Parts: sequence; C-alpha cells; structure tokens
Amino acid sequence: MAVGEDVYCTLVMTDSYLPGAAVLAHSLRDAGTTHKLACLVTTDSLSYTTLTELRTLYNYVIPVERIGNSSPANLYLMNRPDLLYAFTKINLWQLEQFRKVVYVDADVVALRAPDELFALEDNFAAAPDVGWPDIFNTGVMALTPHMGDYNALRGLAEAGDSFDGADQGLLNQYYEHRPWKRLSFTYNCTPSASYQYEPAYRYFKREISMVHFIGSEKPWQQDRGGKKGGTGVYRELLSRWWAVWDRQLHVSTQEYVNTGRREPAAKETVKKGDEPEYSATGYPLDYQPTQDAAIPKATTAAEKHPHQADIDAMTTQQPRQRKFSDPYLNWDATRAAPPSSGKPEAANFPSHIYEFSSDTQQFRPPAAYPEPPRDMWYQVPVEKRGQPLPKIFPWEEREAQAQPTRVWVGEEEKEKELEAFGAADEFTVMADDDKDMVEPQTPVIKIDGAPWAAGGLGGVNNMKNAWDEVSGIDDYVRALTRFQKTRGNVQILSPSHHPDDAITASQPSSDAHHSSSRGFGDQSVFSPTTDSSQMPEAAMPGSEDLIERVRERRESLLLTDFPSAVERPSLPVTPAPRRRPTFWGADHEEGEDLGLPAADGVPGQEEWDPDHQLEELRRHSLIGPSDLKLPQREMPKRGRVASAVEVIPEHPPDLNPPQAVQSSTPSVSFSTPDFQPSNSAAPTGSIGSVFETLSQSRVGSTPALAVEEGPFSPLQMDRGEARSS
Ligand SMILES: O=c1ccn([C@@H]2O[C@H](COP(=O)(O)OP(=O)(O)O[C@H]3O[C@H](CO)[C@@H](O)[C@H](O)[C@H]3O)[C@@H](O)[C@H]2O)c(=O)[nH]1
Ligand SMILES: [Mn+2]
Repeated sequence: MAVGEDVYCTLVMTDSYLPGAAVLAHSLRDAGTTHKLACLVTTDSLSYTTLTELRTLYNYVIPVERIGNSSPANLYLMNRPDLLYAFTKINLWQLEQFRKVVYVDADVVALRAPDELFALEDNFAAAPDVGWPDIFNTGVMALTPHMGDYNALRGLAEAGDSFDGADQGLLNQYYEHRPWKRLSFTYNCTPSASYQYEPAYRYFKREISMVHFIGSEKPWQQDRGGKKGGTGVYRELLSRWWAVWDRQLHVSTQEYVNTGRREPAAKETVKKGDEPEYSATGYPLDYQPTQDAAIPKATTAAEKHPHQADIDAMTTQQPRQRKFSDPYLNWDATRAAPPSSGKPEAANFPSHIYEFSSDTQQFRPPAAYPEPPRDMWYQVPVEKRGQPLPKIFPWEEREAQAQPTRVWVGEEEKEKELEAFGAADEFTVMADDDKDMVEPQTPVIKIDGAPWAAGGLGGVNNMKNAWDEVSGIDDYVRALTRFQKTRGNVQILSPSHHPDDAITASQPSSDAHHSSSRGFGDQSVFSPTTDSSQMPEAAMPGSEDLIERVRERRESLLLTDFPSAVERPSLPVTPAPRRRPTFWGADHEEGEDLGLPAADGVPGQEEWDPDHQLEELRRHSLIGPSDLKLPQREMPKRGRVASAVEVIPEHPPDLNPPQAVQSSTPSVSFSTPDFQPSNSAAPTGSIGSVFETLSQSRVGSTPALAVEEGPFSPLQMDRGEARSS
C-alpha cells in the first residue's frame, strides 16, 4: 500500500457481519469511489472462508488486536453484550500508513460515495447520533490516524471509561474536550423501525450519502420487508441495502455467512428456514391465495348462486399442488429487486471461438478451375402453333364455322424481328465456321412489306424515294412492260442497243446545272440503276419471268420496294461499309472513302433531273412518244423528304463536284451481309472483274457501271433507301 493513501475502512470481528461488509464494499464501488477499501479483522474470531471472502472484497485486510471491555456492565445498559469488543475500533488511529481514513460500520450501505470526506482538514469528523444528537455516532468517522490518539484511547479503553461500555461512549468522551467536526446527518443516516419524522426524510433523502442500520437486528438478519410494524422510511432504506445485495450476491445471507460463497452450489437443495424464493408476482413461490376470498360462497340455500355447482366444482377441483413458476419472467420489477437466483440474461447465448489460422503458406490458386457447366440456359418454351384458338368472343360462338383468329398487339413485329434475326444469325455462323470459303452464299432477305414504312427501321416511317412521286416514271414503267410483252424477249432498258447515244439515267445531264440543288439531304438515293429491269439480260436468267415480276412489282410504284434475290441477283461484290461524315465530323477516322475523286461520267446526284432524264429516255428508248406522258410539274428544289438524320449543306456542284457527290449520298452505307454475291462467275470481291464481266455483256458503257472507282457502287445505289446504321 502506498504511504499516505486515503482509504475507506471497516471492521469485521465476527462472521455474522460478513454480509454487511460485502454490501458496504459493493455499494461504495458501485457508487464509483476512487479510493481503496480496507478492512480491520480480528483473525482469531473469523472463519477462513470469511477472511478469504473479505480479501476479495477489500483492497487491504488488516489484522488488528481485539480490544475488549474489562468492565462490560454498561453494555448491558443498552442490551448489546455483543459489543464486548467494540473497543477494537480504536485500532483505526494506529493506521498511520494512511493519510486519511473514513471509517464506516459494517452495517452501512452507501447510496453515494462520500469521497469529499477525505478532503476534510479536521483530524476527526463525525455525524450526530439520533439517540443523543449532541454526541456523534461512531458508525461513520473521518479521522487522521495518529498513534498519540491511539495510545490515549487505548488507555481509556483499558480503564473501561465509556458511558455505553462500547466505542461510541469512549470516543465521545475522548473528543468531548477536543476539536472535532460535526458532519451532516446525511453521511450517517440511521433509520429505525420507529422513525417518526418522515417529512424530514422526504425532504432530505436525495442528499443521503450513507444509511446506517444501527441496532441489534441487521438487514441481513431480517427479510426484505423489514420488521413488522416498521415505518415506510425504514423499509425504503432497507430495500436499498437489499438492492445491493441482490445485485451482487445470489445466495442467502445465511449461506454466505456459512460458506462465504456468492453463487449457489450446482445442486442446491432448499433447506428449511432459508429465505423464501420469490415468483413473478413477488410472492413466495409456495404462496396460495385463499379461494374463499376470490369467490364468495353463498351461506344459505336461498342465496345460492345459480351456478354454485360449477363454482364449487372449480374451487374444489382446482389443483392446489401446482406451483406456477414462469421460466423467464420470474421477476416483477415493480415489486421486488431482481431475483437472487436468476441467471444472467445472456446465459444461453451461443458462443463460438474462432482461432487464428496457423498456416504460414501463401495462398496459391489452383492451376485450373473446373469448367463451368455448358448446358445452362433457359429453354424458351416453343409456342404450339396451328392449334385451334378457344372461342372467347360472342361472335365466335354465334358463327359456328368461324375459326377464331386473333393477333395480339406487337406479335407481328416480334415475329418479323425473329425472322430477320434468324437470317442474320445464320449468316454469322456460316462466316465464322467457314472462313476459308471462297464464295459466300447470299442469304435470302425476307422483306414482307416495307419495314421502315411501319417505323420498324429507325422509326422513320415517312421515308420515300423522290422518284416515287414522279408520276411519269410509273407511266414509263407501265409502258415499258406493255411494250416488252409485244416485243418479246428483248433486253430492257439497255442503252447498249444504242451505244452512240448511251444516255442513261445516271449519265450527267448536259444541262445538269438547272437541277443542281436537288437531292441534298435526301436520305433516299434514287437512280434508274436501282431498278432490276435495267440489269443486263446476260446476267439474268429467265428474262421473261423477270419482266413479269418487274411488272408485278411495279404496281406498287415504289422504288423502295426491293427486288428479291431472284428478281435481281446480287453482284459479286461486297459493299464496303461507308461511313458518312456526321455533323460533328467524328466518323472520319476510317475515312478511306472520303475525298476520293468521283468517277468520270458519273453524274452527281444534284445533277439528276428526273424530268430531263425521262425526256431522254423517251427520246432514246423504244417507247414511242404516245406511250409516255411526261410530267408537267416542277420538281422541288430541295429534297422533298425531310431528313431525320442530317442536313448536308448545299454545294454548288461546279465548285467541288466530287465532294458534292459524296455528300449527296448520305444513306448508301450499309454493312449487312444481305447482298453478298452469289451467282456471279466472276471471282468474289473484285470489282474490276465484275466490271469486266459486265462489260463483256455489252453493258460496259452504261454509266451505271462506271462507278467502279467512284463513290457509288451499283449495290449502294441499289439499296438507295435510308438505312440508319
Ligand atoms: O459482533 C460484532 C459486532 C460488531 N462488529 C463491528 O462493530 C461495528 C459496530 O457494531 P454495530 O452492531 O454496528 O453497532 P451499532 O448497532 O451500530 O451500535 C452503535 O453502537 C456501537 C457501540 O458503541 C457503535 O460501535 C456503533 O457505531 C453504533 O452505531 C459493526 O458495524 C461491525 O463493524 C462486528 O464485526 N461483529
Ligand atoms: Mn453500526
């Protein structure tokens, strides 16, 4: 122990005061004192278990000499022969190893820790005694140990000079002529069963630091309810002592005195005479309310309750032997302190102890992981088609023969999409698997109706070819097919029949400037070469059949109705994807097709004047003037179909024709494999060879084939529709 320490100190001379010493120590610690606790013991009168327990409760257990009263007659005056050795308390003044000692009787419970008492400068301080308030009670004392005082007190003790025969009389006599500090009663509040000044208690009770249970019957020697007839004040303060006890010790006070054990033994048998156990109601577990009080019985037959038989049965048959004991709610906080025998709330919590890994090897992933399962996909259930639909509408019921047919919204589009996807997918698989194939097959494009017209492609449903509204063209085509039927199997529209004046639709007009502004920004590219009827005869099988098809197709009068692969077989060239310069110019990185010079003889689109060309056709073709009515109306100066994609500024073609040509073909790019060559004898991919082949079939001079080096390719012009890629 440190020299000059301040300690709380108590005294235990008999085992019977062990419960008091335990509650005092716990109450001071629970109140948060910063000071150490010491206990004076007379070892010869204490059991081993008590001493052991005191060592766990107190920082210092200090054996002292027992000091008895050789003339104990005065003790009998106050009926306390048990205080025969109360003089032992004067050993406190020997404890010079401590600077200050706050002595507290073992029958005291601290409601707060009066640490401020250590700051007292007085050598001795004590609170008044309720029996005679001019003197002090020796249950709580703040003193400065001093051997001089001890020796003086020891002399008094040996003389037996004490008016009560015990330490309180001795010390009051000693300090009767010495300075001492009178402490507040709140430091040593001594309630009694007969306490009568309850208003004062109510007024000051919040300031009470310590409660001292003077008298021969100590809290641990009576039950929680206190003595019979005790005041409310006493019971209230008594419950404070028991609260500390119940919080810290879970055995009966007697067992604690006997064994020094705080927790009940594993197999505890309740002995007779022990404290009663308390149930959820606060009543002892063996408590049974009197049933007579609960259900009053009728005294005479006349007053008999109509259901008296039932009541009698209930009261008599009620099993009296059963004791209710809730396994969890065995404590009513409004009635009693927590049960002393209750288990901790988390007693049955699962516990798991984890250990650190002792593996010193670094983690190394395995060389290979197992292959993921391959057949993990969702098999879309196949819709069963062709099954008769159930009749759900009234008209279907009425008309017996009518087979119900229904088309759900969006079903048609879905089917079309699926078909188109299937075609593209087919091709992709083929291209991947047969990379060394010399001649790829041309997949069949199934176009049922115009997908763009329904808003299917890019959502542009108002796209038309500028040609479509030139009525003269329709007249021309009709006249042509009519003429063709009368003339037999001849080549259609082949300018090679007239090589000298080989003026075709795509040839630059001599007066092209007058329509130079036309076609800019038009998403549709139009050209006579797009029509399959212009394909050379040699390159096509079955001209008669073809003409018929063309005629049929013509009835739609839309150039954007694409010919099928049979009607117009693809040329053996693969159209290169053409990137158009966007408004931001961001697509120039692959711009190999930008800035290329236009092919000789290829007219710029802005130079294309349909009226003029029709006139040319009329003059040079086999159609007579009477067969064809030329349109009389003016063509608009600008593209008639508003461009939804981009607006290309107008260029005068004579300023920069090649660029103008390029910019006027805004919609020729497409990269789908739709038009792969399939039936040409020429080697695939060589435009030159194609040109050669076609030249041999005497169409080489057609301007439509002069696009070999130009920005147009026949295919691109074929697919003159807008394709937003
Ligand atoms: O058998 C005993 C008796 C007393 N003590 C100790 O001595 C103290 C005093 O005895 P206690 O029973 O508390 O006496 P009180 O009933 O408090 O009686 C009053 O009278 C006593 C004798 O004068 C004083 O010591 C007390 O402080 C005073 O409150 C106890 O607290 C114990 O610390 C024992 O250890 N064992
Ligand atoms: Mn006492």
